[in-house]
Amino acid sequence: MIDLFVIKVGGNVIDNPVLLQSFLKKFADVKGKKILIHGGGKIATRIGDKLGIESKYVDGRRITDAETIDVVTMVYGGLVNKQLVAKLQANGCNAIGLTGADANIIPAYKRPVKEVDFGFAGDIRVEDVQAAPLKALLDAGLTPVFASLTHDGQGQILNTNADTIASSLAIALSKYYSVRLIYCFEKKGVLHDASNDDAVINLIDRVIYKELREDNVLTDGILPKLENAFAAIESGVAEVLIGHADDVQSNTTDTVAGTLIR
Ligand SMILES: Nc1ncnc2c1ncn2[C@@H]1O[C@H](COP(=O)(O)OP(=O)(O)O)[C@@H](O)[C@H]1O
Ligand SMILES: CC(=O)N[C@@H](CCC(=O)OP(=O)(O)O)C(=O)O
Repeated sequence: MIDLFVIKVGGNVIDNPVLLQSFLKKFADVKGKKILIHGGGKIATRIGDKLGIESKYVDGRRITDAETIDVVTMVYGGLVNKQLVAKLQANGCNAIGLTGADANIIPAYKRPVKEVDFGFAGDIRVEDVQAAPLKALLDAGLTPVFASLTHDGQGQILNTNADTIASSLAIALSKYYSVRLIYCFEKKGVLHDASNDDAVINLIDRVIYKELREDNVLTDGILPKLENAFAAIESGVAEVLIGHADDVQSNTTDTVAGTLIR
C-alpha cells in the first residue's frame, strides 16, 4: 500500500505566526501524499469577542449556538483555511481547501441534547466518511486542507473537533493507504509533566494511558487527543504520533520525535 500522512496542526500553532510559518514550510516539504487538518479555536474566540459573541466550552467542546456556528464557519472555513492554502501555495505545495461538506466527504449528525446542549456541534460516524473523492484529489497530485466543519446533509454546517476529523479521515483512508496520523502541536509530545517540555513520553498504550490518567498527568485537550489517537490505531490506521509542529518532517520518516501511540 502507498503511504499517506494525515497531519493535524493545533490551535496554538495556528495562532503563532512564527511557529505557523515554520510548520507550513516543513509540511510543504513533506514528500509523498498528505492531508492537513486544522481548527483555529483561539482565532474564532477572538473574533467572536469582537462581535460580542462569547465562547463557552464544556469538556473541551465549544457550545455552538446559532450565532457561533456562523462565526466558526467564517473563521475555520474562510479566514484560516484560505490563509493556510495561500501560504502552502507560496511554499510550492498545491493545496486545495475543503470542509467536510465539500464533495460530501464528512457527513455528520448534530450531537443529541443530553445534560448539555452543544448546539450545532457535529459527531461523525466513521463509516459515513467518503474517502473516494479524497483519493481522487490525492491521485490528481493535490494536498487537501480540511477545516474542522462537517454538515448534516440537510443544509446545516456543523462544528466538529479538528482532532476527531483527523482520526476519522485517517481511519476512512486506511482502506486505500497505509496511513500515518500525526498530531502536531506546540509541545514535543505527551509529557510526564506538562510544564517540562523535555519530559516526553516516547510510547503510550492503553495500560500506560490508564496509569497516566490515575496520576493526573493528563489534563485539558491532551485527553480527547489521546482518545482520538487510540480510536485511530484500534481501527486500522498504521501509525499514530503526537509531536511538535517543528518535528513534522522527521515524524514522516523513521526518526520519530514525540510520542508513539500503540
Ligand atoms: N501531559 C501533557 N502533555 C502534553 N500536553 C498536555 C499535557 N497535559 C495537558 N496538556 C495540554 O494539552 C494541550 C493540547 O491540547 P489542545 O489544546 O486541544 O491541542 P491542539 O492545540 O492540538 O488543539 C497542550 O497545549 C497542553 O496545555
Ligand atoms: C466542537 C468543537 O469544539 N470544535 C472546535 C473546532 C476547532 C478545533 O478543534 O480547533 P483546535 O484543534 O485548534 O482546538 C472548536 O470550535 O473549538
